[in-house]
This record gives sequence, structure tokens and C-alpha cells, in this order.
Amino acid sequence: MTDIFWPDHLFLVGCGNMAGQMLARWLDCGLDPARVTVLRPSGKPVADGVRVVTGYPVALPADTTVLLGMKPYQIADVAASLAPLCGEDTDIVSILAGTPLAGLRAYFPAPRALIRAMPNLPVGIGQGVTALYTDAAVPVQAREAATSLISPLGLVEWIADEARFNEITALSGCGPAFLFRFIDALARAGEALGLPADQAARMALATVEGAASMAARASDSPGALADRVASPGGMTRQGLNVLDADDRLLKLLTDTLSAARDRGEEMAREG
Ligand SMILES: NC(=O)c1ccc[n+]([C@@H]2O[C@H](COP(=O)([O-])OP(=O)(O)OC[C@H]3O[C@@H](n4cnc5c(N)ncnc54)[C@H](O)[C@@H]3O)[C@@H](O)[C@H]2O)c1
Ligand code: PRO
Repeated sequence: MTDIFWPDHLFLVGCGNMAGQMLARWLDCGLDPARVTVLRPSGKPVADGVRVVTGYPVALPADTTVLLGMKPYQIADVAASLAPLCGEDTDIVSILAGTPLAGLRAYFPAPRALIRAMPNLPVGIGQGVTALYTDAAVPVQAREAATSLISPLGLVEWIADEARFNEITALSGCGPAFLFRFIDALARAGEALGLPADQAARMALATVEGAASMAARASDSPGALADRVASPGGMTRQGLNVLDADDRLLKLLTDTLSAARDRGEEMAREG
């Protein structure tokens, strides 16, 4: 891994499922916990050496990077307290779903950099996917700093067009949930056919893990790999025929992503 450009100070607003995974990975990768402050209403400890506060400080240290990690609907309340603390030397990274950059800029006019990030849960083990977006007003150094900070979390993809952000969120941000469902359904289908539940669960998980790792390393596409499993006239082809009939699986996933994307657009309209 190339050298990571750690922020002088990192201020996390909210540290639940998602921001907690990001922080855990950063600490694993060498971020000094003394550089981190977490604001969380519960005041519960986060990790050794990380300062946890339940209210806003009177000022932020110079060159602070703020990670907005609370729920999207809390933005107005958070901004009322946080915006007065943010100066030109503050960078803000927002992981709030369905919250466009223009809306963030209206809440936070001063910071030199405002960046939207859409991570997913496997960032905690360095195997996540994070989409990043910002606009031309943000200096290139701030983009590079964001790329460096996000790199230890897994794949980083800059998005050229913010209009795609909800679609990206549906695919990779929400994606782990759809795959967890798939693993569960594969196991339950095995159980429905008569396998012991615990054995079906273990085998479904290991099959998905092995297949995903193989697909990640293979030069063949996942489509071609599926054909390599299906012996002519054999069992797999009969199973694939069920998934492929009238593009059943493709349609199901298109509907799934569309519903998630539409909710992001609704959230943006609700502000
Ligand atoms: N969960 C995911 O997979 C995922 C993926 C990408 C983006 N996100 C985004 O991450 C954000 C958090 O989602 P989550 O799933 O981690 O939710 P969560 O409920 O687990 O975490 C929210 C955190 O915000 C804190 N909080 C509540 N009120 C607050 C306040 N007034 N000020 C500061 N902090 C406050 C809570 O204590 C909690 O730690 C959301 O904006 C969501 O869109 C989540
Ligand atoms: N979790 C967030 C949500 O469900 C965004 C992506 C994953 O809204």
C-alpha cells in the first residue's frame, strides 16, 4: 500500500455502522488515534486513544477533516452547530446518502473542500467500495487527499457526474445488503431441499466467498465463469435456465437497484 496522507485532525460526526467501519480500518492502517475526535450522542467509547465527545467543541483544530457520518435527515441540526466551526482550512467528507453537494454547500459555505463519499460496509476489512464525487470548485490537492484517505478502505471510484450518485449508491453502497440476502436465500433454498440448516448456511457462505474471490482474480468475465461451471447437459445448466428465463434474475436486480435509487432521489427532494 502506498503512503497514506492522514489528515492533521479527523472529526467524526456520528460513528455508527458505517463511519465506525471506516474508522476501524483507518486505525488498523496506522492512523494515530490521538488525531481523532468522535462526536456521538451516546458518548460510548470507540477505540483506545480516540477522544469521544457528546457536544461540539468551541473550535476545530486547524486543517481538520470532518466526516459527516450521522443520518441524512440530521443534516440541518448538525450544520446549525458545526458550520460556524468550519473555516476555509476545513475539509468535509459526507457519507450521507441522497444528500447532494449543492445542499451540503448551502449548509457549509466556508470549507475549501466538500466531498461526497459513498462507502460500503466491507471497508472495515479493506475490501469495500467507495465512490467519491466533488465539483470543479474543489482544489486538486483536496481530491488527492481524499483519494489517499479512502484508499486503505478498498476500491476507490471517482464519479464524473453527480446525477449517477444514487445509482452508484444502489449498486455498491446498498449492494452488500443484497448479497447478504442472497447468501441467506441460497442457504434457505438448500434447507428447503432437505439439507441440515447449519450445514447449508456454512456451505452457502463458503460457496459465495470462493466464487467472489475467484471472479475477482479471473481474467474471464463472471458470465464466462458461469458457463465453465455448467457442464453441457448437466445439472448447473438446468439451474441457470431458471435464473435466466425471461431475464428473471437480471430483472429482479434491476428492480432492486431502481427502488433503492428512487429512494435516494426522494431523500434528495425531501432535503
Ligand atoms: N450503513 C451503510 O451500509 C451505509 C453505507 C453508506 C453510507 N451510509 C450513510 O452513513 C450514515 C450513517 O448510517 P449508519 O448505517 O452508520 O447509521 P447508524 O445509525 O449506525 O449511525 C448513525 C450515527 O449517528 C449518531 N448520531 C445520532 N444523532 C446524531 C447527532 N445529532 N449528531 C451526531 N451524530 C449523531 C448515532 O449515535 C450513530 O452513531 C448515513 O448517512 C447513511 O446514508 C451508510
Ligand atoms: N445504507 C444507506 C441507506 O440505506 C446508503 C447505502 C447503504 O440509505
